[in-house]
Amino acid sequence: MKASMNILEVNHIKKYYRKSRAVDDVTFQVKKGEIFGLLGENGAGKSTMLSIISTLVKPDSGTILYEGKDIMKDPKVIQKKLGYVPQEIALYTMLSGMDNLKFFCDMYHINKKDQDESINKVLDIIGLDKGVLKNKVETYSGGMKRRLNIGVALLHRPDVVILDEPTVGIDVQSRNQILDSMIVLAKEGTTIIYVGHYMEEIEKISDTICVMEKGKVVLLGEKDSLLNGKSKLTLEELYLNTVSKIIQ
Ligand SMILES: Nc1ncnc2c1ncn2[C@@H]1O[C@H](COP(=O)(O)OP(=O)(O)OP(=O)(O)O)[C@@H](O)[C@H]1O
Repeated sequence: MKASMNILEVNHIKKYYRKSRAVDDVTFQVKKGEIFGLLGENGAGKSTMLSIISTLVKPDSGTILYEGKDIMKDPKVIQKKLGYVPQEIALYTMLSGMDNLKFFCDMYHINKKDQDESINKVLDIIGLDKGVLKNKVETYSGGMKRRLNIGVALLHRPDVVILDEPTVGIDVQSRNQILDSMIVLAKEGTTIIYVGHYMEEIEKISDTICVMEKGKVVLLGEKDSLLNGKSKLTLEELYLNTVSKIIQ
């Protein structure tokens, strides 16, 4: 769904560590119901930026507004609305898939009577068969673990979902399922911030594209206007043009 209202406004965020300027004066806006694709080399500052939006890391300076409210002053304004899918799988592998889903339903304080509905909805989105849910997660393929990891973050029906490289090292079927599920979620009005390494993924699903390099935003705009200019570049060509100029 393309909408025009900004749900998130990131203004001049800086986060410096002793040896690096992880995030160096970053400003961008995310519109409600869009897929915001964030790209960048290793160490560009993407995960740090996501951790700041998720209120897990405090920036040195700058502000972030969620629906117009300052998340640093009141982290709860975004915490309740957010589903965060970290790079690492965060599941209890000795438990079954279903027990993981129920455990996280309890964590999110979802009423017992509503849990089945939440779980069924999530299984539809991530395309996991109910049959496999009785098996321990340790028996799952990498792609199944990833899908369940995403499902867990969707149980409380968040308005914003942040995914940090959710398709690294998984099979093509799971990868396509994840990408398609993000498109479906966005059509339903969920805002998606999707960090990826694979250009073709970002090109396929994003409405807006943001490229970070060495802590800074080096490219930002609506995908259609970025790629359909005079030269009709692919995202890979545009990315390489942009990043090679900065590295030189
Ligand atoms: N807790 C920390 N302490 C010190 N330096 C950090 C910390 N977290 C990140 N950094 C540094 O900040 C920079 C940005 O790291 P970040 O993980 O945000 O990049 P990234 O774009 O997510 O990379 P990747 O794609 O490899 O995950 C790197 O130089 C990293 O070493």
